[in-house]
Amino acid sequence: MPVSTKPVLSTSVLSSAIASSVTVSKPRVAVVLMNLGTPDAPTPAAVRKFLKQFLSDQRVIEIPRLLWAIILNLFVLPFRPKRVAKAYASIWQDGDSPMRLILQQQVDLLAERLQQRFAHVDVRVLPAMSYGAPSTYGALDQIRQAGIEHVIVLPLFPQYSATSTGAAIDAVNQWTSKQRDMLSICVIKDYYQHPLLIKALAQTVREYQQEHGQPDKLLMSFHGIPKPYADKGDPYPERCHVTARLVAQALGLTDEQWAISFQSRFGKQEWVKPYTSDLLQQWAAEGVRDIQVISPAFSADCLETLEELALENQHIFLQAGGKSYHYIPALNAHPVHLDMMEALTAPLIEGFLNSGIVSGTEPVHCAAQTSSPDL
Ligand SMILES: C=CC1=C(C)c2cc3[nH]c(cc4nc(cc5[nH]c(cc1n2)c(C)c5CCC(=O)O)C(CCC(=O)O)=C4C)c(C)c3C=C
Ligand SMILES: [Fe+2]
Ligand SMILES: [Fe+2]
Repeated sequence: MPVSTKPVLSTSVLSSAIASSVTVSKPRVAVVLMNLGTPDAPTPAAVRKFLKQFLSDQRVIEIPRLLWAIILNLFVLPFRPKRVAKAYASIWQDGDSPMRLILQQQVDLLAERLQQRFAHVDVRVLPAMSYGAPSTYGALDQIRQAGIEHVIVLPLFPQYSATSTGAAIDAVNQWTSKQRDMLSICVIKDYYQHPLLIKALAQTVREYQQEHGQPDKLLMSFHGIPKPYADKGDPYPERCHVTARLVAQALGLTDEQWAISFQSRFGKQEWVKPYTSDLLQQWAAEGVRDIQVISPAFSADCLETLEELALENQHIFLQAGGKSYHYIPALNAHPVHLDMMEALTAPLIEGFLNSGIVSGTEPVHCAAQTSSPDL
């Protein structure tokens, strides 16, 4: 029988070759907390830059591109930023946008919890916005540069909408599309009926009422979307209804003691109803005097809650004859909100570890790789 002349690698040679190309360290995982985005400054120029990026996204505005480019550049961007910058200036805190400040607080607190819980794992938590800063590109670049391969993305929109969560994941996918070597990414689509979301919302209402008493009615006002988006299958409004009903149940409210509505309309088309401003006027006309308002679509207070809901809508209700209107802050960095974020992300980290997908043995080249694509 002819004897093979091919060189045969001994086991010891092979294992030393592998050993030289891998590094054994703590397993590494990153969690990215995402929110929508906000301008860099409360100035017309910064708001214009933000709105241009946000409102150019086809997920947000579905009007045919050429027509929308004309409307956006001729009728929206020359006028809206000036007005909206004033609104941003009225809510700006400590030199920054509340949404960005709160996102960073959420990141720091979640990192503390996860690092304590997974002492044997290198867990990083990073903030990212779908539009503006800190960018999704920047967060994923940092993760790559830290040599982390396994990532959990949590868009902080409790109720999925293509216009919010879908757009956030698009931003992640746009980064991936520029990489030769992708990351292992696990996405949490939404959590509109998660028991800890419902518990957190009910608890913040109870805490508020312990201090301020119980109102005639509790209004749960969600950010709206255009009605045609819902008609074409965006599940967002149905999910808002489920969240609202579960919160009302958790609080033991009767149907007369609460209602749902949708705010933040933009543009001329019909949006999902009832509109918050209409309902407030109707209630005032019916003799409802004392109301409290929460906004369970927002994980962090922002322009839409601090200005539109807490001030603008308060004015509408009081002008229409209402006597008392109180906005209950968003979940922000409340410990019960962090409990929920920990409960959503920790099992996925455990899943990565238990499955052996994350081992602490990563190829050396990952740590050195930059994000610049050579595609
Ligand atoms: C067609 C337009 C819009 C859709 C659809 C939309 C969906 C949507 N938005 C949020 C959350 C936020 N939106 C915020 C601001 C904001 N939203 C729109 C328009 C649409 N949103 C505009 C034009 C703006 C900017 C302000 C303005 O010009 O009026 C914010 C606040 C950002 C901040 O800096 O504080 C949030 C948050 C969700 C969750 C959503 C779909 C469910
Ligand atoms: Fe608004
Ligand atoms: Fe919005």
